[in-house]
Amino acid sequence: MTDAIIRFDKVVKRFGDLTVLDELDFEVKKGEKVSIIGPSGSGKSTVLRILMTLEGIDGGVVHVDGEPLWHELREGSLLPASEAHLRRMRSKLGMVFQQFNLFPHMTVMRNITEAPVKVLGLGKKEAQLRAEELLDLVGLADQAKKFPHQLSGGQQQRVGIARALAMRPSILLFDEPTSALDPELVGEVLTVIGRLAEEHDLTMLLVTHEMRFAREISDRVCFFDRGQIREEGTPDELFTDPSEERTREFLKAILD
Ligand SMILES: Nc1ncnc2c1ncn2[C@@H]1O[C@H](COP(=O)(O)OP(=O)(O)OP(=O)(O)O)[C@@H](O)[C@H]1O
Repeated sequence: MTDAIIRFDKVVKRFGDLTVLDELDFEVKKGEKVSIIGPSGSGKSTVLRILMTLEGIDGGVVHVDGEPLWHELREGSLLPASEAHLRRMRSKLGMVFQQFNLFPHMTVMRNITEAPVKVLGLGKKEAQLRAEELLDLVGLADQAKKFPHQLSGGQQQRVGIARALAMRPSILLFDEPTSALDPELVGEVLTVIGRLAEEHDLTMLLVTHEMRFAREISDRVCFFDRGQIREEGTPDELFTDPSEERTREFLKAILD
């Protein structure tokens, strides 16, 4: 695949004696919407955290947008990346977290404008205009002055999505974005993510337990198990006619 915007090349990740990613090969094309499903502890979130530069790697190379993420090419050698390289690469990605991770002492507006002003050097007015557009996009145009604790979980997560988008990333990562929500609030968040998937050419990588949603929005679904992709395919292939016994067992357990 030549137009991969994300490429894991034999990536190894260990926590002590535990090998979480075991020479993982994985690619996502520009504009593709990919869901990662799989049992708890299989390394799904670790893939996102490595991309966000929140976790380092122990082997292999991760490429983002044609450049190594955790390495720098200097004088023909692949050397560990400098902080400046990591910062530049990180700006290509945004992440929506399970627990929203909003700044509790800042208003919704400030939560969204903080990074564009501080990191991108955007003027305050411009950052606010951008935030207003994004709040409109996630259906929260009238909530800009509230603090996170004054919002429902679903609203907070929609602010989380607006905040990630405010940095204009080309890749958006979602780490189980609805798993901390009460069931009645899941729909409003999935609707926003679904709309983004439909209307934007963003590359989206989503870790989720919401199988129906993964089926609806994904171009491709990857089944992770023990640090490897055991099976991948279109949603129809994977959900209707999985070829691996392990995938069938997982889907049966989660869908029953
Ligand atoms: N910082 C850490 N230190 C030690 N072990 C960790 C750390 N982060 C993750 N792990 C372990 O690595 C394994 C993979 O974790 P990861 O969060 O990627 O799994 P997951 O597939 O996303 O699981 P879940 O669906 O439960 O979120 C787990 O066994 C986890 O306990």
